[in-house]
Parts: sequence; structure tokens; C-alpha cells
Amino acid sequence: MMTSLVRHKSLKKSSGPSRYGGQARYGGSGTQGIRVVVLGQGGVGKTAMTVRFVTRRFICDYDPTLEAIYKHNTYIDGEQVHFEILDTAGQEDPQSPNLEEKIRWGDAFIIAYCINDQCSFDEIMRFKFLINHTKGSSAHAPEVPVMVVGNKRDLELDRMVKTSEGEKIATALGCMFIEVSAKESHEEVRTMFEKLYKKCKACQALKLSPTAIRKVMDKVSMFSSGLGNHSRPLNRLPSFATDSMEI
Ligand SMILES: Nc1nc2c(ncn2[C@@H]2O[C@H](COP(=O)(O)OP(=O)(O)OP(=O)(O)O)[C@@H](O)[C@H]2O)c(=O)[nH]1
Repeated sequence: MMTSLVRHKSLKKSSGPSRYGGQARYGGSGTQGIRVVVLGQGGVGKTAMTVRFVTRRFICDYDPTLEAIYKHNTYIDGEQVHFEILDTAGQEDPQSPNLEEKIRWGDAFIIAYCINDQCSFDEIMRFKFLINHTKGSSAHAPEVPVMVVGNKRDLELDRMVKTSEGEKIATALGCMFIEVSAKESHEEVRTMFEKLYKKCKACQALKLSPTAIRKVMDKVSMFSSGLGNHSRPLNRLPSFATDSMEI
């Protein structure tokens, strides 16, 4: 396992959009890559969770994040996976265009709240709507993997948000859900990132690769050339299941 902590929260905020340029790399052979954007109100533990995953350690105190990208290589089900994790600034205005740019950069998203802070929970919907708006989530757009995460599970005595409320909002918004304690458990945090990766992989597998698209086009042209005199009704065209394609 290899970790590269390329940025830390003491680093200055990025100055330009080029920082988020380029295409997400995913699929193909060799190392898989996933870009995760961690969203949530200030103080919910975005940095603590990210650093816990990357270094296995819990570090108590940070200055409020300006912005940080962490890089981390690990193995999931025997496959090498390269994570790039963008730890956003909690104080950032969810309406700011800057945040939309970061969302465009990501393949998958964590929306974090802490179980002892109702306000952080109330922010979830706004972040999810911003993801939908930016990534164009609709019935026709590919699914965007999002996980709602209730952090600080260790603060049970101060709990303000029930587990069932977290589950309910996640289900309503079409997201995955987990409660973790960055403070007490590296395993929980690792599970969170692993599940997000697996979901991302599953969503990606349903998208058509150029090879798969060519196959579909070949089948369509074969079919339509064979239509000739038979003129079969269009609603009886064969269906091409995307998930059975080689991608
Ligand atoms: N008890 C407990 N405290 C936690 C946990 N995770 C983070 N904290 C504490 O919560 C505080 C805020 O954590 P950060 O990781 O800086 O939160 P953040 O969301 O990155 O905050 P911003 O940088 O302001 O956006 C710190 O004092 C952490 O030590 C947890 O699982 N349990």
C-alpha cells in the first residue's frame, strides 16, 4: 500500500480552474483511479476521515481547511486502486461556482455530517442538489455515486441525528449511507471509501465504451439492412443490454 499526501490543509487555496482540469481516469487495465470529493459543513470531520483513510491515524486538530487533495494507493479485492480525494473547505458557500468546478472534477462524492449536529445534517440536501445540478443527474444521465456519511459515531451521548434519519434521507436522495467514527475506527472509514469505489465501478460498468458502442452500431446496421422488405415494426427492434457488453 502506498500513500502520497500531496497537499495538506495548511496549503494555500488553489488559484485557478486548471487544478481541476483533465478527465477522470477510470476503467481499462492496470491501476484503477477514482476521484472522490468530500463535502459537508465545517467541522464535521472531512479532514479527519480523509487523513484516517490515507494514513490510518486520527489527528485531532487541524486549522479549518482551505482545500486539499490527498493521493493514496491501496488494494481493493486484489485490484490496485489510486484514490485522489479532494477535501473541500467546509466554510465554502455551497452556491459558489468554485464548488461546482470541484464537483465536476469528481467521480464520486461523500456528503458528511456529524451525528451531534443537526445543522450539518440539514445541509445534506443542498449538497446533493448541487451535485445533481452540476453532474446533470436525471433519468437519462449516468448514476453518480454519492454516500451520505454520519461521522462522530463515538459521540453517542450527544447524538442529535438518529441513524434511521440518516438512512431515510440517504434513501430518499438515492445515496448510500454509513455511520463512522474517524476517531475510533480506521476500518469503518476504509469500508466507507471501499463501498464508494465499488459503487463507482458498478456505475462505470454500465456506461458504454467506444467498443461497446461500435458493437451496438454494427448490430443496428445489420438489423436495418436485413429489414428490407420485411419492415418489422420499430417497437420490435431487439434490445441491446449494456451490462452484457464487453467494456
Ligand atoms: N469525537 C470525534 N471528533 C472528531 C471525529 N472526527 C473529527 N473530529 C473532530 O472534529 C473537529 C473537526 O474535524 P475536521 O476534520 O477538521 O473537520 P472538517 O470537516 O475538515 O472541518 P473544515 O476544515 O472546517 O471544513 C476536530 O477537532 C476533530 O478532531 C470523530 O469521529 N469523533
